[in-house]
Amino acid sequence: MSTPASPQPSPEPFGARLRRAMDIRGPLCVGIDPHAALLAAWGLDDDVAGLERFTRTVVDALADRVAVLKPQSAFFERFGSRGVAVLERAIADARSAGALVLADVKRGDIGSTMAAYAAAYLDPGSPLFSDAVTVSPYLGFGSLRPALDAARAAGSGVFVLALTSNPEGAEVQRARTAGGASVARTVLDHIARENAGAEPLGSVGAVVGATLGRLDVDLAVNGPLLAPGLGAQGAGAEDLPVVFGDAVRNVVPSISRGILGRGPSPEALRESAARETERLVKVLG
Ligand SMILES: O=C(O)c1cc(=O)[nH]c(=O)n1[C@@H]1O[C@H](COP(=O)(O)O)[C@@H](O)[C@H]1O
Repeated sequence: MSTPASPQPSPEPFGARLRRAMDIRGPLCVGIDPHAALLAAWGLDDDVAGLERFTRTVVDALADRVAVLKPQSAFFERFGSRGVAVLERAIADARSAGALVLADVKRGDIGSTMAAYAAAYLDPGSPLFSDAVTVSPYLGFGSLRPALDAARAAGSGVFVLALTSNPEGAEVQRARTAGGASVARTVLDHIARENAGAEPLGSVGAVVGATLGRLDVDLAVNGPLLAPGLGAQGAGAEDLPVVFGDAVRNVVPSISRGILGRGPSPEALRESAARETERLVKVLG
């Protein structure tokens, strides 16, 4: 006779874990983007050994102090399976040092394929399992359902592109749908519905560039707002209240090259992250 399995406790939702991490460590997300130019600037070869040394240095220097680390998958994929192995290791090491890992993979496909992406990044049994992923909604928000469901089950998060930091994004994101709302507004409304009633913060985030200046868009989606574009793309902490208005408390400001360029010294990486955090806390409150 088999004994009934005891119900698994539900994992703590990503939004709650993120809010706590931001309260304790500050809101900064540091992107791990091992550009060839950065490897060269660090005196490393543009090969898997260089990638590994670069990534390990960033994780060792910062994973015990910043709220979020965001490895950009393309920089690992360009080395094939050995690069992906470096990414796997970085995700695991960063998570065990206490950082939340946002895998920047920007996936988006028909629902049945989205389910496979969800199995890769949002199934706790996967070697690439992450606290959150970035996804692209341009096959229709509903196509993201398998990722949204998998994330909820795992206590992970999903960040959906809404208003990206690059100037080319506007032609799609500010276009009007048949109902008259912009594409970005439609995406933001979907995100708000996913997060309805969540406390202290929903687990479905929006990506909104810090570079965009004043927006005539309500960003109250009850979820985190990933704000890339600080540093190398020209935005600064002082731009955040302008772009995000009342939603600024939910902003997760993200910097890659602006901090990575300070390496390879771990102390210099830590100092740079600490300085940015101080600046951001002053502005974001
Ligand atoms: O999803 C992202 O992270 C993202 C969205 C966006 O709108 N703009 C944007 O720059 N990003 C990513 O954020 C990082 C920005 O890097 P830096 O410009 O070096 O700080 C890159 O990994 C981009 O792929």
